[in-house]
Amino acid sequence: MSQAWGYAANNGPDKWADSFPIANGPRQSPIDIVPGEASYDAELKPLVLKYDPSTCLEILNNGHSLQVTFVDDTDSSTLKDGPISGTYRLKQFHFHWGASDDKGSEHTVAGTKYPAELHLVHWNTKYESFGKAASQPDGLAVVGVFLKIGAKNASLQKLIDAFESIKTKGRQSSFANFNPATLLPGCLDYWTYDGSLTTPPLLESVTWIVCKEPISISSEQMGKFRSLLFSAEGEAECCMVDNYRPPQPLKGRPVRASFK
Ligand SMILES: O=C(NCc1ccccc1)Nc1ccc2c(c1)[B-](O)(O)OC2
Ligand SMILES: [Zn+2]
Repeated sequence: MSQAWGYAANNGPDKWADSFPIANGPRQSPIDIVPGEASYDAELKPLVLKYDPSTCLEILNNGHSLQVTFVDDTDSSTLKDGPISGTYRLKQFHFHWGASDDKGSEHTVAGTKYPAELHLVHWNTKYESFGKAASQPDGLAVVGVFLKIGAKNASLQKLIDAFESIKTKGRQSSFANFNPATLLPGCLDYWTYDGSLTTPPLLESVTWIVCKEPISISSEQMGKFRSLLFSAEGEAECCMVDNYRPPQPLKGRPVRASFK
């Protein structure tokens, strides 16, 4: 793959192994979650998410997704318990979505694709930075939340209202006092398994925590996500859609459920 990775035919998921051979590794993500094959683990604790809106910094279009980044130099916004031990700090959240409502999520549930998926990215504070943690098998913990078409989501609307300022690749704008807890479903039942980043460098450092309950997004709001661009200002416009990797082989990994 001569040029940078992306989601097009010439640089998309089927081509990533050319530059990132770990793409065919033993713990790749996403996966198809088959509820009947997940094992309930009574020792799994409830997730403890503590988010401080004042750590919210900016919203940006990085050419692959829209991302909201946080100040992560203190334990102000953290994830604890659940399947992990220790304290993981919130670094950023971003989304993956489709060109139409029948696809877009990365994880699937018994083959069902949702129109979008939110990833809340946290890094293990036993390492000195996100970059260092990202190369460790227990370095990252990502909470995945499915989006399904339904009622308008007031919390997502705050992000959408900033989209005009980040329409093209490389644009960012300040984004303050957003509480990511408002993007979580009411019920925090989850599936968990050991996996990887779903985009290059595809590092196998993620403890995945995928919520069973989706949050809602309206059709109109989904349309606003699809109005973002992969392309930079002045380039031929390319809508930011289908920025998802399809499910990867489970290769014998256990998937545990926090609920019966
Ligand atoms: O942070 C990323 N890249 C930059 C980077 C910097 C330093 C070291 C490694 C990587 N990528 C990334 C991080 C977290 C997630 C994903 C991609 B995801 O799988 O999409 O959802 C969860
Ligand atoms: Zn992601």
